[in-house]
Amino acid sequence: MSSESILVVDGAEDRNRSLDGSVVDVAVGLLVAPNGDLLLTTRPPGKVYAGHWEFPGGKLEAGETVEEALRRELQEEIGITIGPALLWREQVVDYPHALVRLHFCKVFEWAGDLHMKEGQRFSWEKLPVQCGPVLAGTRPVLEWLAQEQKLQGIAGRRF
Ligand SMILES: Nc1nc2c([nH]c(=O)n2[C@@H]2O[C@H](COP(=O)(O)OP(=O)(O)OP(=O)(O)O)[C@@H](O)[C@H]2O)c(=O)[nH]1
Repeated sequence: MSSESILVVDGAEDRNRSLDGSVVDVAVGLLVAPNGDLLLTTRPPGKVYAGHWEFPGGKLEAGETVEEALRRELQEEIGITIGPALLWREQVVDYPHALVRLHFCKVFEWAGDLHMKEGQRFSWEKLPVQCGPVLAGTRPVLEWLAQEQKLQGIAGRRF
């Protein structure tokens, strides 16, 4: 029995999938610019939820670590080579099309210019983000980031 919380999306309440079954691991990159802006991209045409905004990333291939998968995916999809990927939070999401475990990693360093290789759109965003619609599985991480910013603001304030 797992204690992981599962975010159920799009009328999936009665699916009652088990985490012991096939959960698809997904590496997701939170690219943080020096001014704190975050990179969001749209899901490419032809993919499920095409046009929805998300953080760039993709599924792990056999034998890959989260960091390796993220480095490969971001090279393939947006043309950059990332430095260290710092695992930050995880979230399991139960979609009609799949049960996924999202591994959200913060990335502060990368090389190369952004090049959307799959026809995506991209935007550097401050919180709260102005782009939309945002993919359901991406919304919780935006909340966590906002909470973190708020706490950092409080901690940094002088009384
Ligand atoms: N990249 C990414 N995927 C997310 C996010 N949030 C979220 O729920 N997902 C889900 O994670 C899964 C990622 O799969 P994908 O189809 O993008 O992965 P991929 O690039 O390896 O695709 P492929 O099937 O063409 O090989 C999708 O089910 C997507 O809905 C997010 O912020 N970024």
